[in-house]
Amino acid sequence: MTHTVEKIGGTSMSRLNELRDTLLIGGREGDDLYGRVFVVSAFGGITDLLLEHKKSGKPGVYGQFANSDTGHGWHDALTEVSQAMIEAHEAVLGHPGDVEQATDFVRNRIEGARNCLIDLQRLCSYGHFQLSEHMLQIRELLSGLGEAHSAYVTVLMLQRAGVNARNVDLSGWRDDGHYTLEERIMKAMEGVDPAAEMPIVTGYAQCAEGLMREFDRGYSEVTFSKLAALTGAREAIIHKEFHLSSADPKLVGAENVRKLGRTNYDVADQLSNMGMEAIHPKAAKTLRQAQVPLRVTNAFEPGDPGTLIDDQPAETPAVEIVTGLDIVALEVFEQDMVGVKGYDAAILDVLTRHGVRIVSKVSNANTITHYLDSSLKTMRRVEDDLAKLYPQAKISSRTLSMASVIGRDLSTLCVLTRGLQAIAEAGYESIGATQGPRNVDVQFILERNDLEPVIAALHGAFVSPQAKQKLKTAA
Ligand SMILES: Nc1ncnc2c1ncn2[C@@H]1O[C@H](COP(=O)(O)OP(=O)(O)O)[C@@H](O)[C@H]1O
Ligand SMILES: N[C@@H](CC(=O)OP(=O)(O)O)C(=O)O
Repeated sequence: MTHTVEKIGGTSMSRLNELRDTLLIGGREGDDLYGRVFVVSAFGGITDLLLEHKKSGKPGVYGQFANSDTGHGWHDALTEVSQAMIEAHEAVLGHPGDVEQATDFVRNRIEGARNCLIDLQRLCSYGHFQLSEHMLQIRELLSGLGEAHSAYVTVLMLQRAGVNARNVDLSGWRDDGHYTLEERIMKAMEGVDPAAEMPIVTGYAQCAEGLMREFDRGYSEVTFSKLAALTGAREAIIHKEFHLSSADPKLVGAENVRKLGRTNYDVADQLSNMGMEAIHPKAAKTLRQAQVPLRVTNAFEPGDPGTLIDDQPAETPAVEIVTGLDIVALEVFEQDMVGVKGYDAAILDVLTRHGVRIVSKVSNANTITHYLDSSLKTMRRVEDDLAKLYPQAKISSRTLSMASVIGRDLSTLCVLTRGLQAIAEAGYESIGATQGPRNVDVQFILERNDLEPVIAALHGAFVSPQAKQKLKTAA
């Protein structure tokens, strides 16, 4: 029997000491401890501080460094990460000797990165060297710090508990190699015996193609899926803070959600489009092609089989998940658009140039509206570019939210009609709604403040009628 490859996300990593007593060791002894390769993300919030906040876009070290010509804001930001990393390992490591080693490790890496950035800034004060040409490498360098730290801490903790854990650092720190992702993984795994040792692999992997450039945030899952595919894992498992549930348990209450026993890659793609990464879409593709079965489990309930994800259709139509995200609606209205081609392509071109992620879109005779995952600041730049292209057009951006009801097969369920009714009954209004003929998702456009109660209302209507009843009686 071969090994499994298992990824632990950042939210769960912040509770590493609990993971030791559930997932990592639990009741296991001897050989039972092994046969599992773990891929770890940075502790919760660390990558946000290193790069930028995943949801709000608030700049971290990278953002500050990118924006500062001469400013020193990034220095403070780097010091802040260092403190956050130390707090993260102090919270999970029990032994003072381990804490000391981990703190030394953080200081070493952070100061190493700081010196590298200072040198680069100095070099780029000469006209021949452009900082802008190095921003991607800086992003790579910074992201790797988070996972190098969490893997190091995990190994310290496990070795202290008597496990034969081995640090597999793919972050390429001070290494001269120029490897592809595949070479980097295979080289690091050479001589590692998962049957006798527990490899703890960094979710960040330095590689020629650039993990950040190719996949950006959520990249640990890409390393995880490649590792599982390349080493012929028996199963790939993603451990999360909760079971993959019918709605965010933090939002509608853990007692009201239903665990998904099984779903497919189509649903996983819809979830990642909504910013809720059940699995990174590129990672899903790798596993699907390598025919490695994927499971999503609750890291703190290791006995539970969790959710199996494959490419099978549903046996019966059902709503599986209600989720949502904040969006910006970019509206381009121009009377002259009627019957003219090319507007859409030009808008897409501008959005691509500014790196804006499109969630969804609608159009009619003279208006194209894109629903975007972006900040208003970026939208101003997009609007300026569009105004130059189409001086007659009325271009506007508006902050809104989108709730989405998702399932492998929503046919016959009248999700659009019933959803609109549920929203109205709860006292809210949907500004727009879309249901496609493929029937895997229905999207409701809402005012920003209405998203959370509307998710609760939709979840009540489609998944947990008892909870809805309770809400009503309470009201
Ligand atoms: N449908 C859902 N099922 C489970 N968790 C969800 C769902 N929607 C949102 N979440 C939230 O996602 C958060 C992060 O989950 P997790 O995948 O563990 O994070 P990470 O990306 O750090 O691995 C959880 O704390 C939970 O509140
Ligand atoms: N820490 C990285 C990589 C990652 O995959 O994280 P998580 O597993 O916590 O989503 C990020 O935030 O992008």
